[in-house]
Amino acid sequence: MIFGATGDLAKRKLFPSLYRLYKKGRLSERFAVVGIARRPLSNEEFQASVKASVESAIKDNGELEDFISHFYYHSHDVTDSGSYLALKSVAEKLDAHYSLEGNRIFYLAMAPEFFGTIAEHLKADGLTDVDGFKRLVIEKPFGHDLESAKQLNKQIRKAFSENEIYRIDHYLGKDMVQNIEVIRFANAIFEPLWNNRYISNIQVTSSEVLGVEERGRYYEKSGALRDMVQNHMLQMVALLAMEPPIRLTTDEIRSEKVKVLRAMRPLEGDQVKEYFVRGQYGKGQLNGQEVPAYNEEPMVDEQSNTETFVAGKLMIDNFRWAGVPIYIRTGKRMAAKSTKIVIQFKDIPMNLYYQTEQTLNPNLLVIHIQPEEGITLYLNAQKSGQNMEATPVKLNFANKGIDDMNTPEAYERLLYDCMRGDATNFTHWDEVALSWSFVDKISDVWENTKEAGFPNYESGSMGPKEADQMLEKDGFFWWPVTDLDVEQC
Ligand SMILES: NC(=O)C1=CN([C@@H]2O[C@H](COP(=O)(O)OP(=O)(O)OC[C@H]3O[C@@H](n4cnc5c(N)ncnc54)[C@H](OP(=O)(O)O)[C@@H]3O)[C@@H](O)[C@H]2O)C=CC1
Ligand SMILES: O=C1O[C@H](COP(=O)(O)O)[C@@H](O)[C@H](O)[C@H]1O
Repeated sequence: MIFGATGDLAKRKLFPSLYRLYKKGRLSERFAVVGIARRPLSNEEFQASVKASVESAIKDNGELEDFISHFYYHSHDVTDSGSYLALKSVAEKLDAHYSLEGNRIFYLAMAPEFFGTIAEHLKADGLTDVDGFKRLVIEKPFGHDLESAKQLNKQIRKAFSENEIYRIDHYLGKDMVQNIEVIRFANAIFEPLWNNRYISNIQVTSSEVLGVEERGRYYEKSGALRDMVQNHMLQMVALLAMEPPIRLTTDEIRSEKVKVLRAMRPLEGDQVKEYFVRGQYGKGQLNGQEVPAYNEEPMVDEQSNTETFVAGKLMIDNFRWAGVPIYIRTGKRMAAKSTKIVIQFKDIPMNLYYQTEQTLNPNLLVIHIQPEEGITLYLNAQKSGQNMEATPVKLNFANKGIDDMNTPEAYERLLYDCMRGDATNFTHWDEVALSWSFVDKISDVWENTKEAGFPNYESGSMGPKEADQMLEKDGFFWWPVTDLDVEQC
């Protein structure tokens, strides 16, 4: 059951992803999708909209008629407690028709204020009384801060146990994010070096060219810290910094990620200014076009104090990472769409290949998450014909992405994992709670101090200069994300 089936997420991501699974034979014939939203639609109209959304996302789209015949529509206001029984009866009929053995997935693709109410009604009206499995897939944002997240969790836990809740973080469905674990734990050459003896710093960048688009109302309350850092950025950091799990099971991996989040140095008061930088985009040029400032966007306050850019320095206070800064940065209207992780290794103890005043390039391991997908290892080697001179060289693996960024691939994987009951790439409550408690300290300070300098970075740039200065103070600089493109090598 997809709650919010006429919405943007369902159309752009969920239907195309379900179709791909269907084409790959991963749905079999025994499935039904009930689309739920308020507007009145017939089954045929709903099926036509599913068809249109698949056609606009996927060129090669055979067997569509058969696929859409599994879709049913139920007009239902989720706040109307009287109408869940009708939904139950639809579900029971479809269960019998398709021999579903009582297996149900409830996907909440709706505004977060409805999550708790829906979960409570599903239980109260018996939709969760099934012989098979019942699972709740819940979209972000999971709460607005720790307190509201706790409230929400309490509500949904009345109807679903923790192992039945699948909290979506679509970055965890990205191929190269999942690859972090493999790169680390399947290669003898990296794991021994993956610590403060050999790594000088780590940089995680997720930059976007797009502005806030039509999401001003949501974004004004969220900002980049809640929208990207609390979830996607901290999840990538946890995967980079965790200890090897004893087994590749959901519980073992989650438990290692939780330890990283627990070891993150909490920030208090003035430390926020020292460790974090916020920015808001002004107008500027992007792809030859003049674009407006954030505070000129629809549904955004002219005097907005909301950040569209965050850069931060995280310290993980454990034996492995003591002293290694992990820098993160994310923002809208930046120069390039790029998600990259750069692991910078420490310099060698002595340089034999240049005069002493010159330094060799550090070794870098770059994990390209998107738009290109791959790994580059930057080494120094002697190029043929040169006399004992070290030159930077790159070893490249390009994992050609099939689709563009923010692809339904992530949703396809996550939907499939949920159907199989594999929650590894979903966030556990403990991770959500720890991430909020870290982020809340920062948002408390930011919300209570008006940033006088906003807007403080031009659209089309890589953020405010304070983000560069943060690294300069530590003797580092941000590796430019576009120069590191795997495609250029
Ligand atoms: N869009 C995206 O790319 C992303 C979205 N998300 C998250 O996914 C969720 C959905 O987002 P999105 O699809 O963009 O939202 P939309 O506003 O596009 O869709 C909302 C859906 O909810 C339905 N709806 C609203 N009120 C009710 C109600 N009272 N009863 C029943 N149905 C209702 C609407 O249909 P109707 O008006 O007919 O009732 C519509 O189908 C949000 O939590 C968002 O944060 C997360 C990541 C990316
Ligand atoms: O969750 C979100 O992610 C997108 C960025 O996703 P990506 O896969 O394109 O990197 C971001 O635009 C959006 O604001 C945020 O809610």
